[in-house]
Amino acid sequence: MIPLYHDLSEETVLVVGGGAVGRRKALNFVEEARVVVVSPAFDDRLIEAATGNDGSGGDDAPPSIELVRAAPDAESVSEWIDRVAPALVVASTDDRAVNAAAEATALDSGLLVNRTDVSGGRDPGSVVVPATVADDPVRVAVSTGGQSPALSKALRERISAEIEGAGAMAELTGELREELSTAGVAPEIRREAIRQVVRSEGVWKGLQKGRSKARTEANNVIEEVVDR
Ligand SMILES: C[C@@]1(CC(=O)O)c2cc3[nH]c(cc4nc(cc5[nH]c(cc(n2)[C@H]1CCC(=O)O)[C@@](C)(CC(=O)O)[C@@H]5CCC(=O)O)C(CC(=O)O)=C4CCC(=O)O)c(CCC(=O)O)c3CC(=O)O
Ligand SMILES: NC(=O)C1=CN([C@@H]2O[C@H](COP(=O)(O)OP(=O)(O)OC[C@H]3O[C@@H](n4cnc5c(N)ncnc54)[C@H](O)[C@@H]3O)[C@@H](O)[C@H]2O)C=CC1
Repeated sequence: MIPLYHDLSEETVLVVGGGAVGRRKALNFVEEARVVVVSPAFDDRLIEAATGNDGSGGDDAPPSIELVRAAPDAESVSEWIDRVAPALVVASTDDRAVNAAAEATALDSGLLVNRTDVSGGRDPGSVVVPATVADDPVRVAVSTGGQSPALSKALRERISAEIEGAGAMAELTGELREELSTAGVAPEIRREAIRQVVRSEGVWKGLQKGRSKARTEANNVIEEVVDR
């Protein structure tokens, strides 16, 4: 399996099954997408997350979770997919037949599907959700190819400390590469300078002390490369 990052802003994710797993997926996807959960019963924390967030806040409203109380069977789950028009369907009921029908309909309609009750052996379009750790805009995703989700979670917890400050480093070097480009620095020198900045202990330490300290450190690194 090859990891790809998918922009789901402005999209809808349909979660079929609102138990503990459906709740985890809904809370993950609502960071970016509108989420609709269809289920006869809902996890308490899912109800909490959806409360006061009815999705009717107009175009500028942040993404929301909408709960719809219904128990579609394997035949009628396709009606929900048609009605909600999602980009991704999460099949997270404890009923294998309903999950299988949701998967088949999604794939027939050219939609992405996340089947939560199976691992391995996937058709194109059937995606797994990795464990994710973020220091925005940096995001690290871990998958074990479905073999050991608990290991994905444990590794995610370890990596969390490892990427501290990476978001600020991404922003700083994003600016620097634009500046070097605008200043007309030759591409190979520019690339070398940026490669050195992201590996510089001084810049990483500088970021902990504040933006201007990091900038000074980065400028020193860049000058050395440019003057070489
Ligand atoms: C294939 C996949 C499909 C998908 O859901 O996308 C899948 C499938 C299954 N998970 C199962 C069990 C558990 N899943 C977790 C946790 C997570 N599961 C996630 C992803 C994935 N799970 C995909 C593969 C990812 C990969 O490649 O590694 C994470 C990473 C992301 C997320 O879901 O948000 C999230 C951690 C989030 C975080 O904290 O970072 C825990 C741990 C816990 O709950 O503490 C357990 C119990 C321990 C165990 O069993 O390992 C079962 C058996 C169910 C049963 O026994 O009935 C199946 C079905 C099967 O294996 O057949
Ligand atoms: N992918 C993952 O990370 C994990 C997957 N699982 C699997 O995911 C599935 C769900 O697990 P849990 O959330 O722990 O179970 P759960 O029993 O807490 O939740 C199942 C939910 O599905 C709802 N439901 C039942 N029939 C439905 C229907 N016809 N239409 C819509 N909703 C329906 C129930 O009301 C309940 O809210 C299980 O099959 C389990 O094997 C379990 C743990 C982790």
